Amino acid sequence: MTALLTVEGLRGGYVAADEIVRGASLSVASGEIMSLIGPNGAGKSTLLKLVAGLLKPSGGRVVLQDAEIAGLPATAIGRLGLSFVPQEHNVFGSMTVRENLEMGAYLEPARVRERAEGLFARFPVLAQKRRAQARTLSGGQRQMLAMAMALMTAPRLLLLDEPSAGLSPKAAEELFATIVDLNRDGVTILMVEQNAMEALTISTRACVLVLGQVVRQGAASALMADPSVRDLFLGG
Ligand SMILES: Nc1ncnc2c1ncn2[C@@H]1O[C@H](COP(=O)(O)OP(=O)(O)OP(=O)(O)O)[C@@H](O)[C@H]1O
Repeated sequence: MTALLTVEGLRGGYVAADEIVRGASLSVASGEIMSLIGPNGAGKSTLLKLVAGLLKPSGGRVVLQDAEIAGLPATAIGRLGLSFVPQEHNVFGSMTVRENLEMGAYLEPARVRERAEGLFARFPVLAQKRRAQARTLSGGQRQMLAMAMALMTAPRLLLLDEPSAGLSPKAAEELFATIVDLNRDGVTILMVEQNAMEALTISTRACVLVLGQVVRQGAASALMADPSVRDLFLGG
């Protein structure tokens, strides 16, 4: 399969003097679900932010299909087909569900109606609550809304930062099922997850980030079967 995203020797962090991501390399093939796992503080969220343009890399390459995107502003990266769902503060609580979707369509405001109707068909629970303020949604519904907002730009690649964080097991299960559905419809996914076992179960491939570097990359099934990965990240 051809690579949709290639990250090579990526470096960066929050302040110039303190690199969190220290030469990370990975690739995500078109059509796959890739999980990024690793210990707390390894730099997983930071890597996603560097790729999405929310932080400026201090070195390395990020290529989305054929375009070099490292250092571009997040809006330019969005126009090239990448959407990012941050872990927190990912919806506007005092706005309605429908207004949140409008915010998600900032790149193509003319397509709000068409895209929102498509997403309401995919997420019936959001359709029911379209006039409710986002802060009244359950945790699982809020994550669905955050994903729906990111999908308003019809991305090719969706980056998800710990989508199941804080959710009940049932809500997390529904969310993972939604991710699989989205992927079946052609959206390539790169996600960071603390629920590593659940994430690997739905992933094609995975990589392990430790101290800002990718130390393992391979088929999700192979990583799940690897005793050292199981001991360290999957609860044995
Ligand atoms: N906004 C920020 N400003 C400064 N440093 C930060 C910021 N966010 C995270 N860090 C630091 O960057 C390092 C890596 O954090 P990051 O969130 O990328 O790790 P992670 O692998 O996603 O782990 P976790 O599961 O704990 O979120 C940590 O030392 C953290 O304290």
